[in-house]
Amino acid sequence: MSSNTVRHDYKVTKENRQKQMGHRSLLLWFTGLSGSGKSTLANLVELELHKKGIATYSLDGDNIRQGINKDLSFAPEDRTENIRRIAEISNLMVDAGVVTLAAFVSPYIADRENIKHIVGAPNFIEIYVNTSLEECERRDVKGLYRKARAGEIKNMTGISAPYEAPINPDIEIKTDHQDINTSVQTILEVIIQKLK
Ligand SMILES: Nc1ncnc2c1ncn2[C@@H]1O[C@H](COP(=O)(O)OS(=O)(=O)O)[C@@H](OP(=O)(O)O)[C@H]1O
Ligand SMILES: Nc1ncnc2c1ncn2[C@@H]1O[C@H](COP(=O)(O)OP(=O)(O)O)[C@@H](O)[C@H]1O
Repeated sequence: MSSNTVRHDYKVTKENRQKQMGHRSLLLWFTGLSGSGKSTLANLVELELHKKGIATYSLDGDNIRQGINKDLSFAPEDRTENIRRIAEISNLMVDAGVVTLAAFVSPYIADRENIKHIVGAPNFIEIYVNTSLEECERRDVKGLYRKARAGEIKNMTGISAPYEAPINPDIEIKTDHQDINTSVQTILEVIIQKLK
């Protein structure tokens, strides 16, 4: 479809922008079940990075699904397209020199591999927010699990749709056993090193 387009080379490069910002840019990708703590952790990590003068931007699941991806459902092929578009947006943000945080269920290994392919492996940090289904259901932040158990929601990840856990994530956070602040510090320690 795009075979007749030609990429232009711009004089201001990603490297120029990173130098001006004073840090490199990365994509921090939070994956996990609904209610696992992705948004909570991404939010707090972004706040700490922002306080350190780092340019950040968070791609929020609800905004994306109510905006650019409002045509997509939770069927497997639509989730794949959801993640592909978010990866392309993330790639632009990273190219702009911004540390980008994205918190999406992103349940399929192949889709997360595709993000890595789109943004480039060195720019992609996979953060697995590993919270048991039992704990997510206990939290039931949005009441979705109750609805899924009652059969009112189809394709609910963990109940009636799969979640393929990362095999070798860059960071794994087990929120069943670790408090929020400790998790934020664990993530920051890894990220700050990589931003230098
Ligand atoms: N069927 C089903 N399965 C999973 N999640 C559901 C579903 N229906 C609605 N929701 C709500 O949508 C949020 C997940 O959207 P994502 O774009 O992150 O999903 S995906 O990556 O395309 O799988 C997810 O947000 P979080 O709770 O923040 O993860 C839910 O609130
Ligand atoms: N250790 C923890 N880490 C992250 N969130 C936790 C933890 N313990 C309890 N929570 C709570 O779990 C909920 C997670 O919700 P949210 O961040 O919206 O998850 P997600 O974005 O994965 O759907 C929040 O209400 C948060 O306060």
